[in-house]
Amino acid sequence: MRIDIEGLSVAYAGRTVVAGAHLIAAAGEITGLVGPNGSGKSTILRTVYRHLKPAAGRVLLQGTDIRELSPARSARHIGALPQERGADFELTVREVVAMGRTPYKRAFAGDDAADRDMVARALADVGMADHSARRYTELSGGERQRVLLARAFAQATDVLVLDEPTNHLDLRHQVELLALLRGHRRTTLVSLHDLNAAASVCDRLHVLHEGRVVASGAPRDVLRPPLLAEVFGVRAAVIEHPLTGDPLIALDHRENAVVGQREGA
Ligand SMILES: Nc1ncnc2c1ncn2[C@@H]1O[C@H](COP(=O)(O)OP(=O)(O)OP(=O)(O)O)[C@@H](O)[C@H]1O
Repeated sequence: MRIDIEGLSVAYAGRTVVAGAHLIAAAGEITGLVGPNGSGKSTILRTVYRHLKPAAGRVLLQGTDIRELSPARSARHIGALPQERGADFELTVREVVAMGRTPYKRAFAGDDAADRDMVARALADVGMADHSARRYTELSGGERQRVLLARAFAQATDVLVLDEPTNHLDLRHQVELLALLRGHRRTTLVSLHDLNAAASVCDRLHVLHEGRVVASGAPRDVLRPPLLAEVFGVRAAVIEHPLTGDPLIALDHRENAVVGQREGA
């Protein structure tokens, strides 16, 4: 299933923070949203998983406006890892992941064998199978995040919307998660701060700057030094990754190399 975002504008208390965004997440592809802090990535993702309503424009799931779908129907198609991960569930890890099966159940129905199997598989996918009986509130930030990812995986949706899924994860879990997303081949819309991870895992990128989409395309076409300077305010060379051939952004970390507009500069 594909997602088309058409002319999307979103405002918080009357302040427009996303203005006329057009973007596509093609079926079975990984589409990345990248951009500086506050550029509107989470806001767009929140609109796709229906946490926010557009001020203008629409989000189409395979041609149907998502606002026309019932909450249960859209939850059977779109699973999300929201940026807000603070929920203090008084539940075990297994119970949190089992919440992903709710859209498939009638009221008060229990888990059946297929549900339990999907929950176990999702926990194994994120490397949390050994922690399934622990209380969610006792987990570290990275462990909580992996549990919420497992909840989204257990939801078995065609579309995954992931807000900074690698945030908090150690290097091995970052690599494993990105490999898992590549392996799933679901329609995935993901925000990432790590541009090298985005270059390696995403089929297509949309670059946001001050609430507008300023570039879209394959990572190697989009992540070029002038854009990195203009949008992110950094000086960088883009070279070929010696192991994978993917674009590799080599930042110049010297203070005097910072270019472009910075807040308060
Ligand atoms: N709940 C909110 N109420 C008011 N303004 C908000 C709210 N959430 C975000 N904003 C504002 O909307 C703008 C876009 O924020 P958003 O979280 O979408 O950016 P982002 O690109 O995801 O940033 P980051 O990389 O820091 O996560 C920012 O100016 C932010 O301050």
